[in-house]
Amino acid sequence: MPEPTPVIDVRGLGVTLGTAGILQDVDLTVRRGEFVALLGANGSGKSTLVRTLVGVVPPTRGTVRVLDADITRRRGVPWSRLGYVPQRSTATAGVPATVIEVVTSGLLAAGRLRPPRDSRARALAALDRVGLADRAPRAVAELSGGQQQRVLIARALAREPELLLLDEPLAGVDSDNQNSFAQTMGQLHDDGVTVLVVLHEAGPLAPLLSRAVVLRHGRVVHDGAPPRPAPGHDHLDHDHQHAHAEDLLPPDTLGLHSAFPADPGVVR
Ligand SMILES: Nc1ncnc2c1ncn2[C@@H]1O[C@H](COP(=O)(O)OP(=O)(O)OP(=O)(O)O)[C@@H](O)[C@H]1O
Repeated sequence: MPEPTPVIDVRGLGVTLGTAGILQDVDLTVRRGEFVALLGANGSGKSTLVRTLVGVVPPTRGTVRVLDADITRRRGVPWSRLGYVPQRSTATAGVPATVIEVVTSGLLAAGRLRPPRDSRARALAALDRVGLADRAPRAVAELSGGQQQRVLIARALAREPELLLLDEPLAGVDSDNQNSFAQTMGQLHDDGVTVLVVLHEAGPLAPLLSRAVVLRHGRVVHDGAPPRPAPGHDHLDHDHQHAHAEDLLPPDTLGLHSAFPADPGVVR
């Protein structure tokens, strides 16, 4: 049987912003049902890659197909089938809206300001998935950082997306919220949602990861097995279980010890 069309298919992607080359020769294939972590040091190009996938940053070279659509075409990004959670800092700042209003905004389509008829029920169902249905009428600014992050996830989930792109959803989130986030992601994955998530450390998502892609200076330097928990972190008296960023890069990229299993897949 032929392989199904990839959900994300990036070939030879180059992105230049101003005069700076941010991404070079990036290939990325994500297939339906995968749960892929996008890792790398600060400034390695992770956000730029995700922003390219949602049409915010234009490619300079190469091709980018998402859910079989060419995102460089006008209205090419298949928003009705896609959920995107940007980095938290920019997403709800200064917005005098209630929680349910923010989630409902995820149901607005380009060129149409009125949400669909069943939007309230869908927004409440999405809030229920992230455990915040009771906060629906509250001002989003009153919520803690971790809860605001969950509101943004609910906004992406309201569309019932086939593909979820998340940019550092664990950053600045306390461990309780990290664990409930991981639980929600596990359920979504069980429901068949494909996930690409930018992470600094795998944290409670580690057991869900099917693959890790590591960027360094705008290039893919690893595409294969996800990192294992760092030594000592899986001990019972240790209060968390995750891989640290320095453990995520293969030994030949930084000369550091690696948490990758013996067969790390493609190391470039
Ligand atoms: N609009 C822009 N114009 C010029 N350079 C940019 C622009 N946006 C990002 N960059 C640069 O591109 C590089 C990659 O940035 P990007 O945010 O994609 O990295 P990242 O891996 O997501 O980093 P972090 O983990 O810190 O979020 C950085 O050097 C950044 O300064």
